[in-house]
Amino acid sequence: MGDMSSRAHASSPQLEPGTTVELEVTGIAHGGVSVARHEGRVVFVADAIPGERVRARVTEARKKSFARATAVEVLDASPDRREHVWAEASVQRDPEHRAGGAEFGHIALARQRALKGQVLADAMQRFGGVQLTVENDAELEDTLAELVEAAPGDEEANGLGYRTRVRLHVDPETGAVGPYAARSRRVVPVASLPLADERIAQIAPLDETMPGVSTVDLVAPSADDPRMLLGLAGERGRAGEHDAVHELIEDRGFQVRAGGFWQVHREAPAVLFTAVRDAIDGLISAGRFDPAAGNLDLYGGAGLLAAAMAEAAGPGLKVTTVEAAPSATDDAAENLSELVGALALTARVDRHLAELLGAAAPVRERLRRGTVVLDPPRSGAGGAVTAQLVELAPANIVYVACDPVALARDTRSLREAGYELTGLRAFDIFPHTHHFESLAVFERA
Ligand SMILES: C[S@@+](CC[C@H](N)C(=O)[O-])C[C@H]1O[C@@H](n2cnc3c(N)ncnc32)[C@H](O)[C@@H]1O
Repeated sequence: MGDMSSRAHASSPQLEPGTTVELEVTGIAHGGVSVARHEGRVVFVADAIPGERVRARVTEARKKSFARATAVEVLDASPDRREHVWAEASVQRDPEHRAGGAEFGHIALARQRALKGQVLADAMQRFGGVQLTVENDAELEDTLAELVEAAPGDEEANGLGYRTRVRLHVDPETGAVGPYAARSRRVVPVASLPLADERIAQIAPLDETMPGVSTVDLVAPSADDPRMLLGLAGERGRAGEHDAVHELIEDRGFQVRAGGFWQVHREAPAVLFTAVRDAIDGLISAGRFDPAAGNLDLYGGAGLLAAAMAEAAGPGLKVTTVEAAPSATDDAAENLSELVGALALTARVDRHLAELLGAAAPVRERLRRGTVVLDPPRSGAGGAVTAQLVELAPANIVYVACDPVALARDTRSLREAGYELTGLRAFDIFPHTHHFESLAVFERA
């Protein structure tokens, strides 16, 4: 027995952190890593592309069911492999010193979108119980490649220069400024920020040392001067984070806090505004939208999506935005001030829904006729809020999601409660990363 295992060991090294193994990469997983197998065990491989053969360094092997590794050499390259858009994140570098935040930067843009489509379809099938149906496998590939829509201008710019918000970190020992390395908190000095808007690139203190500072947030609002918000070590706030800055979507102005939530891609606010407006337009055409009902914009931030609802439904729309951050609610109130029927509330969504569930029958009836738009943070609405939504039973739910697995889990709950998924779109508003945004429309049966 001992003999056999030592022979097995000699022909195929065990997966120990630090060892290097050759892997056939076959699929894509949620989280920006590819999937390979090593002696039956799943290995999640960073910086590879499905279809490639790579040599990879094992980084984690504690669990029996899976291990993690990072590509260090590409043995058979995919036709979609490109020179990394960020030299400091290249596969040629030692994995520990590769800059994080551009984990798809070595993949052709169209293939990035196809991989994201695959992740969404897999998540919807495994966790949502929804099968994307097409006639045959060849068509499925085309469908997935088209499922995730590019943002305007990204094809021309190769997906670069889009970020209007960037967070850098400061090395507490040396004061050096840079992004974290992938999967660690090591600060990696970089010469450039290729994903950032050029106004951010101009003010980024990449050559400076900043002792005593812990985070450097760079913000380039579309209708205001770019700025830098410094987070001091050991302190929570950042000077200037509550300053109002101005954003423009075509000719419509929005006020947001410099340190508050606003979509990161220059085109993302317009893309999501238009997508939600179109979804509401669809519900109006189907006779399913009641502008006078109890309509809600949950996790509403500065009111972007309530404004999109109003663009479709008209100025008579009744809508309440619910947002936990008081300063964002102030902005929402300002941004929706021309809508007489708009109300901006500061509240946690679960608490506010609990209150609504206890409301009098006529209020509940208005909510039942209403449409809920929700745009939760990465963790999704989650089981508790989804259960509250089901109990509230609005006519329609328009769910904007930045995590496909969280969306898929909530999709299962909604479908089990009698909602039909009638629309699904996805948007590549984070090129060169594994992130993307989805929009799902649910209608109560
Ligand atoms: C993804 S952002 C969406 C904002 C807005 N819809 C937009 O597109 O600009 C999520 C927002 O939810 C807020 N938030 C997070 N957890 C919350 C909760 N439990 N209740 C209410 N708001 C929450 C955050 O402050 C943030 O503004």
